[in-house]
Amino acid sequence: MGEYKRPVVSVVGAGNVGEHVANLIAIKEIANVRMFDLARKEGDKVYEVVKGKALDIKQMAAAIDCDVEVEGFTVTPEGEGYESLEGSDIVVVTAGFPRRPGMSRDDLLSKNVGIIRTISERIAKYAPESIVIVVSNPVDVLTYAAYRITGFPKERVMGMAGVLDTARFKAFLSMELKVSVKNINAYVLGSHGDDMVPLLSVSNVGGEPLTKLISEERLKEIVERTKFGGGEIVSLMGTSAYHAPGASVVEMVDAILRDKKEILPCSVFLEGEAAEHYHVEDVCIGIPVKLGAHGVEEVIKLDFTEEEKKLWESSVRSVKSGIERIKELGLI
Ligand SMILES: NC(=O)c1ccc[n+]([C@@H]2O[C@H](COP(=O)([O-])OP(=O)(O)OC[C@H]3O[C@@H](n4cnc5c(N)ncnc54)[C@H](O)[C@@H]3O)[C@@H](O)[C@H]2O)c1
Ligand SMILES: O=C(O)C[C@H](O)C(=O)O
Repeated sequence: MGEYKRPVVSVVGAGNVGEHVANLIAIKEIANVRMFDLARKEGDKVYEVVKGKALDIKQMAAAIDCDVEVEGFTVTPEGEGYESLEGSDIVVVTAGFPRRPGMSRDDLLSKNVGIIRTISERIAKYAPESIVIVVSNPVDVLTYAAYRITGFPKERVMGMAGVLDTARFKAFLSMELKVSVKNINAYVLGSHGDDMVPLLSVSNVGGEPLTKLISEERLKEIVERTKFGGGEIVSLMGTSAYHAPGASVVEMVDAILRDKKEILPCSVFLEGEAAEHYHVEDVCIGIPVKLGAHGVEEVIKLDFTEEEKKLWESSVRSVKSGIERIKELGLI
């Protein structure tokens, strides 16, 4: 029998989301984890927090009999210290600023795009065969930046948002209908912002359309709560969510590493037939794709109702305007 080699997932940015991603991967024993983050300076003291977090997660894994390697690496904002990205199968990028109450995700663009630039260059240099999952916000625009800067094929660069937005929609629907989330089939597509598109035409519970189970007015309220689901948590916690985002990333990681061919909504660069089908050009945006060992293995072409088409168009416009902004600023 050949030697089993556990896959490697690198997580760049080991803050709230990054450490939850690392934690869940360790608990599921699906990969060895390498975590990368900046040092924290307090006066003369320099804390290599990421090394401490990695050790803590390794010891947590030992406490529950999980065999994984977890290592931490201190990097600099200028891009030093990334050599250990080498050999990564997947690189998850969660580095950057989260929003605070009163901010939109787009307010993070100018600060986070520079961070994504440096990290994307390092990924291209040290892990040229890896699959990249971008999480940092605004995620669709930063996924586009990572796609352009790494120069990787479109199948190997994707943004996480749709899995999270869909999870929120399913959570609210299950709370409303007192039914298992397992029985809820729903998709939230488009941009990860106020213009996201909950796809009511294909959403159902145990096969019954949502529109038959919930009044129009109540469904509208649930859709609005889903759209502003991230903001609801920011206003409660003063920073953004990390449990559901971390789990959503790991759902994607698992689909890729186990070659599950799972259909999940992800932010991807659309080209050719898929771009024509969705009437888009030069943009990364959330649509259902089949995830497997090669990354994005197929783009699912859904048909929208007239109303969904309008929502989709405004979603595309909002991502496009972010992409134009970073192009005008010469940031990509
Ligand atoms: N796509 C989504 O659905 C989704 C969900 C949740 C959070 N997010 C986004 O993910 C990002 C991280 O959120 P968080 O809550 O983990 O924030 P956080 O502040 O807890 O963690 C961010 C980490 O990035 C590190 N970092 C900053 N600059 C860096 C650099 N140049 N190089 C390496 N590391 C650097 C910080 O030191 C910090 O540890 C934010 O932009 C947030 O908006 C996106
Ligand atoms: O809301 C945020 O700023 C973080 C993330 O995009 C989320 O939806 O939780």
